[in-house]
Amino acid sequence: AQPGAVKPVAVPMRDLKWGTLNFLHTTDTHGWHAGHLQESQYSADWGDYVSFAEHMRRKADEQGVDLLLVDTGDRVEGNGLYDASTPKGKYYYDIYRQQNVDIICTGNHELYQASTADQEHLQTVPNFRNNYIASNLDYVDPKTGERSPMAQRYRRFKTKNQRIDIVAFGFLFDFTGNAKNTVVQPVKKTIQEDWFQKVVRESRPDVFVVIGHVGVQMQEFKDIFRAIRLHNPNTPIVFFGGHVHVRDATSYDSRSFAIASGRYFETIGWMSVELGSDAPSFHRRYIDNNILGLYHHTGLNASTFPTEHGRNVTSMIAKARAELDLDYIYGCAPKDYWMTRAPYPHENSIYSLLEKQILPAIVVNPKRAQVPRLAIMNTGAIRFDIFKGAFTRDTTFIVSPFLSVLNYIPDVPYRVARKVLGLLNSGGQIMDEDFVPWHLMAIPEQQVPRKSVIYEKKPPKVSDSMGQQVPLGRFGGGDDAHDGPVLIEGYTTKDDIGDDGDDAVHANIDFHVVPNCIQAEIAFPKEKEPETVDLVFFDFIQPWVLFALKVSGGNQTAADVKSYVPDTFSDLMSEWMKKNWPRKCD
Ligand SMILES: Nc1ccn([C@@H]2O[C@H](COP(=O)(O)O)[C@@H](O)[C@H]2O)c(=O)n1
Repeated sequence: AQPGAVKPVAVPMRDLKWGTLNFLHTTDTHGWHAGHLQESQYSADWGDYVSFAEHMRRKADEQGVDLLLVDTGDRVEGNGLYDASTPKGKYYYDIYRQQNVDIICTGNHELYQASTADQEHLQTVPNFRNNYIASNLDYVDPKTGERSPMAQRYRRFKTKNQRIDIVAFGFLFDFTGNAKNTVVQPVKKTIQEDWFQKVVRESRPDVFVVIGHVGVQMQEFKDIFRAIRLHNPNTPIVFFGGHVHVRDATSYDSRSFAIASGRYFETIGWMSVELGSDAPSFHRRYIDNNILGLYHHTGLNASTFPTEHGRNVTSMIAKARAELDLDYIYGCAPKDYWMTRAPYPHENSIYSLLEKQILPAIVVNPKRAQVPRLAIMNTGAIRFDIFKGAFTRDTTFIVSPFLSVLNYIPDVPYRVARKVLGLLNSGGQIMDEDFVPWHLMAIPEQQVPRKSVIYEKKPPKVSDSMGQQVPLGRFGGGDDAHDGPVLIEGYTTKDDIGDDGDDAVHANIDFHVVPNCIQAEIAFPKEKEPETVDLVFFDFIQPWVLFALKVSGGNQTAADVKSYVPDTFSDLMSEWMKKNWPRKCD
């Protein structure tokens, strides 16, 4: 763990079950390779994961079984370690490559900005030359304009100890928001291509491994499954997914299994497959990225766990964090502000903080300061909670990593503009079928349909006695199924396989569904409704806003859209913290 990270807390554990073929899986790490410095149960860092993997590979060798490491993309954007440097990722690429990842693919975040896609092509692909797979992704050379596969389309190899013959694919969901220097081919089209058909019809491996930046409940994985199964009725097929930022597992039939391993390096996924008998059996665990859990699973302790390589990686990260000055404090948050742990609207909701305080203060164009305006922001623009205490340079990127800017359309009739928010939040009923899905404005956790889950509240058995800030590591009120030790709050995953997937037994956390967008009314006259308003919105949601205006009877087009203020939202937000929150934390 990093210097300054909160102390880990031991919790009741469920063990890992080893099979003949075993996997460790990371996804959607979004630059959190320093771990969660403020959260006790996720505070291990990439160096600890390097040590963990070394020990687990040794254990596999001792048992004569095999272990493979998988990463399914979105490694960038979302944490100061990646975002705070110029250029972005100055330290990240060398830190990430220290892990020996056997099968790796691309996420959508590697592709939003052309410069990020360039770096993926120039750094991560060569760093993992034999292991990187791009089944449906091409790169366009900036000099020649030539389009070629980002990496090999599939990988065939034999495992180290048992020589298990594996064919692996690496997919990205049907993403359309990529920069112009990449081409994402829809999955349905890719699986019709000759190369894919030849592999699934002729290769006859022992196991197919499909990794993808795709939610395990998404259609893309189901289509790939069907295409492989059609010609391989008995071959085990395992899937490693991501993108939706949730812990999830399912099986598409009795010989297949799929796991998604959460987000932000909170989770290291574990899947084991027992191949020996007629029908394969599968097991999954969601390992909290808690150093005490990593000790538990390896049977080691603080002095025997860190390997030399792991220690060096931890030092590399600490050095990078110090050089980037990530602990520089902008202000001190007076309390926790939650994305989904509080309802919206609510005094503890981060979205209410934005609507009531931050947006009215930052959505100001000096030339139009007197003009009434509606400011619309998509909830997906916010990526993480704000915890009571220091709001740092790092926190800025954690909460808002995007380079989002505010655009506007001047003087929109209020009778038209007032309808826009309702339409954006209408659940898609008014959108025509070809339109970019409405739910893409919301947080990734809601990108497959989700309901609020609110647990019965019980008084906590003990208070937080650690004397420091441990937002998700607080002691919770207990768990109905568990009368043993006091539990702390964390993941209590229910997936298609059951409710025993998490390696750590935790107390529940509420999940409140949030709308696609929120809106602040700014500089409205007190006496009566305005005739016209400036309609200000995040550039990311422009296509939806224009569509909603059209449906509301407006005639505005992209030609009417102008820049409202030059700064990014992230800069405006951290300036607000500087001005409005005390510099010193108690
Ligand atoms: N400029 C951007 C880019 C993305 N978003 C939000 O993030 C979602 C995608 O997140 P993943 O980590 O799952 O890839 C996207 O659907 C938007 O909600 C944004 O707000 N602004």
